Amino acid sequence: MQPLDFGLRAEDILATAHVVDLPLNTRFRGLDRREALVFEGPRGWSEFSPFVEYLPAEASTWLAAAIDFAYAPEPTLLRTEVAVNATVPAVPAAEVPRVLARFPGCTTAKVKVAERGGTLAQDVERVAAVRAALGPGGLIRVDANGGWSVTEAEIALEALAPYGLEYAEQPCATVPELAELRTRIAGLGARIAADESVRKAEDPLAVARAGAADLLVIKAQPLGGIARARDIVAAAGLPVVVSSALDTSVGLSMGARLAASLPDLSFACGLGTAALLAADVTDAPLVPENGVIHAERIDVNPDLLTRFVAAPERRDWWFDRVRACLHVLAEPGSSASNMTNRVTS
Ligand SMILES: O=C(O)CCC(=O)c1ccccc1C(=O)O
Ligand SMILES: [Mg+2]
Repeated sequence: MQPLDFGLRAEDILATAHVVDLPLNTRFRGLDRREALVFEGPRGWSEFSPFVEYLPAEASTWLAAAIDFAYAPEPTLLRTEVAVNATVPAVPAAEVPRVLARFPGCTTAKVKVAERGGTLAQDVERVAAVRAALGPGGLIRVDANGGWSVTEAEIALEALAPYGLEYAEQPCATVPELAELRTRIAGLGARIAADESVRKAEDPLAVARAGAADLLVIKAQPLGGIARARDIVAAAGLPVVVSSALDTSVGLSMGARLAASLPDLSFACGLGTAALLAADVTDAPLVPENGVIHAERIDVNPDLLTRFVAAPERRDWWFDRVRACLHVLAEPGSSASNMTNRVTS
């Protein structure tokens, strides 16, 4: 295995890089705009878009993923399209039909709950509105982003049980809490999925090993790219939901191609979020049609890069961030550097 020449790679990345600032059509995760850096490598367009508050130690894994997607060969794809869920931000119940209308054909919806400043009653109303819109045949999953204590989660999942939940994503923040909740609600039949406990953990497999989740949420960018995410899926021995992080269509295409490469894909993917963007970097965004997105690479339209270009100081900030993350990847022994070395292997 040859180590990467990170100095050269920084020039390569920044030579084709564009930083965009895209408006959302629905407030999500406290954001109404999304910044992302896209660049072009020999394999096509790639994206580096950790949230702005992430420090280089965490963001460097996202850069490893972006480099992998720009430079490394891809696995064999087993399908050309993947089913996706509608993503319902923590909106008032009355807004649910408007949000769901952006996800044509999606019969699974993921509903954000436990958001700071919200109440359980609002969460229940939102989930009830989603059930009313989807009908009895739809599947509803909720995502608490670790916002509940074990007892709060127990109370909330009991209150939501009448609406029929496919699973609850990261109901509590830590692996021991998830394990405790899982034993407490065994009678309820609600499954638990781990998201932050996979993508923000030092060891993404610890939650599976602890028996603290029924399934794993797998995100290509935070896990270091398609190849490493595939390794984690194979080692975990649990069903997975491939998801994303409010990426542009370029980042979503990384997730879609990961999903399309997995032998077992029985859950709808959380890859429909281009529908929450009011602008994208391509004329053919990966928005859901008939409940699916296509697992294709994205052709970026240069006019859109110009129209939605970030302010010069934000561009400089992202370019410095790339350099800082490359430094982390270049540190010998950094786990991220081990994963990026496979780019040249
Ligand atoms: O899974 C989805 O439907 C969309 C992705 C999503 O919810 C998300 C997007 C950005 C940041 C965090 C999350 C999350 O799953 O917690
Ligand atoms: Mg989540």
